[in-house]
Amino acid sequence: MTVLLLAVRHLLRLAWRCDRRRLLRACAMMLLGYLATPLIALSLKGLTVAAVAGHTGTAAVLGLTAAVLLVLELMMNHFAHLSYFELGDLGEVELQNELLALAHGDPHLERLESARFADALALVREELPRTRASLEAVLQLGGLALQLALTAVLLGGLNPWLLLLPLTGVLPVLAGNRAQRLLDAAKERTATHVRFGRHLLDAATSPSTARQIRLAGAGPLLVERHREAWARTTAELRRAHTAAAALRAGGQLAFAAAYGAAIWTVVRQAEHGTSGLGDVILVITLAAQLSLQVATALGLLAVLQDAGRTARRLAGLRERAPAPGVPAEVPLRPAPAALTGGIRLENVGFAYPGSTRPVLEGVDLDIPAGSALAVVGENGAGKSTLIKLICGLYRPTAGRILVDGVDLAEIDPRAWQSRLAALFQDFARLELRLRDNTGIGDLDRIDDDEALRAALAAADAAGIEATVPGGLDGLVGRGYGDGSDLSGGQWQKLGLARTLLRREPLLLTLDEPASAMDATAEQALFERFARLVADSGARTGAVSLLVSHRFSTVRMADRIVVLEHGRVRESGTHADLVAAGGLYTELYALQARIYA
Ligand SMILES: Nc1ncnc2c1ncn2[C@@H]1O[C@H](COP(=O)(O)OP(=O)(O)OP(=O)(O)O)[C@@H](O)[C@H]1O
Repeated sequence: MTVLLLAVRHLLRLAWRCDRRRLLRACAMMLLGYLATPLIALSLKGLTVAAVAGHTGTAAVLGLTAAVLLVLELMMNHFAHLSYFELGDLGEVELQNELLALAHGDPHLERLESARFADALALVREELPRTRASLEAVLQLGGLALQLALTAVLLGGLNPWLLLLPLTGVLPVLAGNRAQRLLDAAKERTATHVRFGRHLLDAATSPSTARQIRLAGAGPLLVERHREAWARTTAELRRAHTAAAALRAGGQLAFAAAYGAAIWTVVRQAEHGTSGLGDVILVITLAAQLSLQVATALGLLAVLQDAGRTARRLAGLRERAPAPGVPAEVPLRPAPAALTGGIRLENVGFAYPGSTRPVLEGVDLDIPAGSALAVVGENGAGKSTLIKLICGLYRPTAGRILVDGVDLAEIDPRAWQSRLAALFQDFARLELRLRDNTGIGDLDRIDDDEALRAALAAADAAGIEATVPGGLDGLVGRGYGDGSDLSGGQWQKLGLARTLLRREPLLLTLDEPASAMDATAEQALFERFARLVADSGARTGAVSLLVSHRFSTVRMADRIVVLEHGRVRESGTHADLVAAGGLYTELYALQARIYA
């Protein structure tokens, strides 16, 4: 029951917030339509009595009344629908916006990546398109409640035992509740498999991954994995649906027995002369309406139970993801205006949420203000993770990161992130206008054409504007309109332009920034990056972090760190490391041989 109340409160509050006048209008029309139903039964009783008594005039008036009520019953629902149709859409958009804010309400990524949060987010997202149907269900259920109350009064007036008839309607409701709980539990248990199945479908159908899959001939493998994921889901859901159907049928059978008993009671009363023919007609009509009302209520309750679960999940997400602007428990410090000391990592360790496997362990690192650090290591050594930690996207699970001697945990993460210029390996390919795609790097300058063009030029991406019809306001990507698709290298340059739009960064970081670029573009990029780093270093003491597998670029850094299995294996200048003859020398020599 609490789930139902939760759904009613959540939906009415939402509708009230979106458009209270439309909500009140829809309620009024809905109630009028629903009240007409039992009044039709009453008119039919009067009509029968008048006709039997030979009062043709009265019978005609009551017949007309029944017809008007019937029209009212049909029309009011239709007009109410016009009112809440738009209201439901407004509510859905409002909830979508709230979900977006909740998903991004936290500057760290741990919550967003936790399986529980992701599952709840996916389920709520999936249920949002049903907002309109849920709102309709609340209004209809309100109308039905009134209808049932009037029906109960009419039946009780004939014989108090007949009051049991609406009460037996509760049996199918209880059975329906239990059935819904079974279905909900099965849905929760299969949520991860469903998400996995969808991911496989996305991977198989999105143009970027489909290319790789086709070339690798991995289509059948994906189909098999997809089939397995859905087979597991379907088996679990089929079991739950069968149990739920049996429960619902049991409840409805109990009501059918009570319906038969009610008609038998009033027919007996008529035989004994305590009821008239009109009363028999009244009970038959009301009882027939009642069975429809109970069936409708059952359907609506199932819809509302879903909505209640959504409201509960949404409340859980609200609790777990603080909305933007919620003050921190401990007052946070602003980011420094400039770096004087630099960034220091003390015994930093990290394991991803939901995993106990340490990805980084005992990392000690000193990055003096104005210096350039390069991080190298084999795949999976923890290079990108290290950068994400320094960017404050994750918090270390051991040790600490100090910025000019202040623990990064004490600095407002949003303020710190606003002073970072970062290009990640898995940078976002946003299918938006060229202006938005670049301007997202510094939202204050999204309408500053000059600044956008300067950033594009700095990233060697000035040519992109000419290839996109509509220039800065043209659409990039072909997924959502007639935009222009870009090559892998062009996308990467666009990502870089976004990064370079940031003003006065304290940390410049590039994670494999040239993996899709040709050799000339790569050389030009690093020369430009080196100039930018030197410039920012001199002005704000900014430090730079570069992750690259290409040793020819890495050697330009002031210091190089070699990571192995999440630990710092070696560190020093290129000359130091080569002289030491360790892992760096080995990797460097290997690459030099390949390029030679
Ligand atoms: N979001 C995540 N959740 C769980 N584990 C992750 C996540 N991201 C990375 N890992 C794991 O952390 C380890 C280090 O990954 P990371 O991306 O930091 O390595 P890397 O050195 O940058 O590798 P590469 O050179 O291939 O980019 C890997 O074993 C990877 O599987």
